[in-house]
Amino acid sequence: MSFILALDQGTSSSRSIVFDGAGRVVAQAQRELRQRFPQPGWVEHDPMEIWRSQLDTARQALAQAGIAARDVKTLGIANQRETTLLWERTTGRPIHHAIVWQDRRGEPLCAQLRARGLEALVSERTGLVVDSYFSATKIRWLLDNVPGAREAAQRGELAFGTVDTWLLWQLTGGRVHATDASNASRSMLYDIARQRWDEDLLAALDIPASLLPQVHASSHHFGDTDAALLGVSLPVCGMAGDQQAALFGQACVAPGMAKNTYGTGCFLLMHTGNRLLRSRNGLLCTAAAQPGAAAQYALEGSVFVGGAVVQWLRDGLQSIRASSEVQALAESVPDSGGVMFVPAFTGLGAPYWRADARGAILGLTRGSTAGHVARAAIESIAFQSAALLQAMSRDAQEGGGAPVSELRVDGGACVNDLLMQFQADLLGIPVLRPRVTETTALGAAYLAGLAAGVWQVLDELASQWQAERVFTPTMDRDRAQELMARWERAVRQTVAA
Ligand SMILES: Nc1ncnc2c1ncn2[C@@H]1O[C@H](COP(=O)(O)OP(=O)(O)O)[C@@H](O)[C@H]1O
Ligand SMILES: O=P(O)(O)OC[C@H](O)CO
Repeated sequence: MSFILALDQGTSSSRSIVFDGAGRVVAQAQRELRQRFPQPGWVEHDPMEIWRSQLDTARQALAQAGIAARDVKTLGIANQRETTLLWERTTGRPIHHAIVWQDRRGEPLCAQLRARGLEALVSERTGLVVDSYFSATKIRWLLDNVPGAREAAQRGELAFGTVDTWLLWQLTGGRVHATDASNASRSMLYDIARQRWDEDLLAALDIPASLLPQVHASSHHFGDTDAALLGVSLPVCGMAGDQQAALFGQACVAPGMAKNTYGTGCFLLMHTGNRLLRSRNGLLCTAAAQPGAAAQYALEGSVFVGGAVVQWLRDGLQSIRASSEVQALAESVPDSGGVMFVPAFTGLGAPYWRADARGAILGLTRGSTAGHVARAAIESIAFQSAALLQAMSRDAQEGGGAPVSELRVDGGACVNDLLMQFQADLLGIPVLRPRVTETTALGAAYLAGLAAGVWQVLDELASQWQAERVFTPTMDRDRAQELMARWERAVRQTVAA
């Protein structure tokens, strides 16, 4: 029997899952990760805590699986993307905490880049918008603010990595400094068409190329783990950013196939095959996980506050005690009673890109209850995702393709049936929830297993995908359009506020 160990290093936790050759979960372990907020708008992680928590969960998962170490064929990594680390090549010592993707400290530098007219170049080369979300301005901040960092970088003594690269470095005992195309594409320094680091952008940001890892396909023999760590040396044969890994784990590997992950935020990705389809509707163009030599692409839209609105109901408003209670509260009323909730707590992401927007609850009356607010909060997750999917379908159609015809879902909030049904109703297409919702880790396992020979072809993986439940739209299309129009009006009011 062949097993695969997948590491899923996420923003809020490190997880490790052992899968069998049929893509079933055999064992899993999880450890929370401490979030550090040293200043408003800043978010950091301790690099050693990332590594140790990940290693601990890997050991636990292997122990729980109760399988012989030699039966584990390979290891795959999926990771929170963009989060930026710099470390000393000789000692492996990080020179600073990791700067997390949510961290906004690069914004003044982004404003300078925009003022210098670099937006078109960034968009053309990287498929991204100029934003501090991506790694480039985080690297630059470290070089400018950590004493001695720029000089050390110029001497070639420092290494840059996103979390995949950092874990690979640690797993291989400091022998391998590499990343994959899907992670590189989130740096704002990578030319996604030519598939190489971009010299013009490196020069524009004054970042030395000596910092950068080698870029490979996502399914590739990156190196072998130090045998002392897991009791056996495992070949690391898969790495991808978590959202691209989830797209792969959902078997969305053909143009037009899309998935939405409902976690803290929501990440909607549509595969565009080997075609670099540039968005004209406010989405990002990014490298999809790359199983072979050919580049693969996806359109992506991110919602900053998805399931986090439920956390706010719990912690901010204290109207529920646990996230799992939200569905019952929302179902205590037949509809939102005209209440519209725009959870723009940290601005609005795609397709609006309004960093200045702030949250609002609109349409309150004397009859409004906590149930109406909870229902509006749940609906806001679906409204934001629907706006992304509509933009995506427009991009697909303008590019000569078909609109998205079904949506695969995953993430912590996809357990909410009310949310999933409302999503299907708004979109007018089926929403498919898979049996294995650990799609991020599964994607990493698939990528590793393909390179290690556990599976031979993509079709084998696609046939493993099974729906646990299909949510079919039941809402009248006129009603759905009317609701979307009300949502867009609410967004406009939020932006103006
Ligand atoms: N029953 C539920 N209904 C709606 N949202 C939920 C429910 N259960 C959990 N969530 C939300 O799901 C999110 C956690 O999902 P997860 O995929 O673990 O997130 P992440 O990977 O971003 O840490 C939280 O924001 C939580 O509020
Ligand atoms: O760690 P997650 O699952 O919240 O994902 C974070 C994304 O990769 C950020 O781009």
